[in-house]
Amino acid sequence: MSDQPMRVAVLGGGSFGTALASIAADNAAEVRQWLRDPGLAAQITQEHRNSRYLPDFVINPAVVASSDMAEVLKDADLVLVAIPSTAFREVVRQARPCLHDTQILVSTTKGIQEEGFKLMSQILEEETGFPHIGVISGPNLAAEIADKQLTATVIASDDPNTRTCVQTALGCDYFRVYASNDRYGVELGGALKNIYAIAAGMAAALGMGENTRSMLMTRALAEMSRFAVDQGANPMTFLGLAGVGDLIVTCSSALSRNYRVGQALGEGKTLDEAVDALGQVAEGVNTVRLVRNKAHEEGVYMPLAEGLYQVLFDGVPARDMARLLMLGEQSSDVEFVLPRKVVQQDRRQGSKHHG
Ligand SMILES: NC(=O)c1ccc[n+]([C@@H]2O[C@H](COP(=O)([O-])OP(=O)(O)OC[C@H]3O[C@@H](n4cnc5c(N)ncnc54)[C@H](O)[C@@H]3O)[C@@H](O)[C@H]2O)c1
Ligand SMILES: O=P(O)(O)OC[C@H](O)CO
Repeated sequence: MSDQPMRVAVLGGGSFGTALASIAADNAAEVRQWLRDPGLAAQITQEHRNSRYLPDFVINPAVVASSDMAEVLKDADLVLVAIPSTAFREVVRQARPCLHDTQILVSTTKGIQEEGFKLMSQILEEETGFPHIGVISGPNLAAEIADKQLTATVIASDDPNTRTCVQTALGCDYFRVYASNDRYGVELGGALKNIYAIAAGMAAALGMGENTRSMLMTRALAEMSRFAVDQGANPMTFLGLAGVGDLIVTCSSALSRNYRVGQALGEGKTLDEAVDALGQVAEGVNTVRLVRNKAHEEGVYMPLAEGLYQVLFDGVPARDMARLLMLGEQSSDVEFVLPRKVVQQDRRQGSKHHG
């Protein structure tokens, strides 16, 4: 290994991009951050603050931010892309002329592109064709990371260099980086959990209790796993930080933007009002639409995603939907133990005997 500090470039000036830039700088990397707004870039470099996205935290003073993408990407060993899914491809295309195939490219974004139902690392791959591609995902509320609360994440890549590089760049005494080679599963888990975070925020605002949240999270995991199997992913990955770990944090905390959108809806705001009041991107709003449509197309049973879709886009009151879901067909607890089909058969046979 060379004695040179690692050079890390972060694309995106939101709260997670900024928190990751600061961790890498805490770890003695040379860090540059790209954002569109030159004023905010100057504030990060000179005042070590990001007043728009992380107003209450001091950023490591070594982070240099700029709106000049070529400057930021020059000689970077590792490039972290922290841009919302709707703008992700556009930004990667903009970056492409400044990138080269020895660099390690990692997405931090938990969303899905509508065309082709693509995850962000697939976009990195398509746009660059480079070999070192990965994904960071896990229970990672940016404000808690910026506060140096003990946190863990997952770097997922089938490329060992990518996994090691990210563990070296970001692993420190308050941020632990676990490795996975299931890039697709880790990335899918991060995108799917946002759906259920909206539902959990909504349930909390409607005064529902901890039993309800617990039921919601557990059934969410069952539903996510069912979808993963349909997509050819390994549902075991959802037992890790990027599945159940992220589901727990995002369904439990008002620091999550998806949870806050749900809360606003539960308080009676319309979807447009809830999204406007947030003023940031809640990926789950888009994801619920895409996943529900995909589930329809493929015949995957996802009652929670379907119910949330109807509340968000068809104007069904959330409380009515909750009641409907409770009265739905009784099902199996863990489908990998007792298949749902068997429960349905048992019921049919039972009703013959009793009727
Ligand atoms: N915030 C968190 O707690 C958190 C934690 C883990 C993962 N993530 C994921 O990481 C991703 C980035 O999150 P974030 O919180 O850093 O930022 P964000 O989603 O709030 O926005 C990221 C940045 O992208 C910029 N941006 C938006 N559209 C753009 C465009 N067309 N061109 C250029 N820049 C554009 C915004 O101005 C902002 O600086 C999210 O998609 C999220 O799923 C977020
Ligand atoms: O603020 P959210 O809802 O995008 O969630 C943030 C992270 O994904 C939590 O791990």
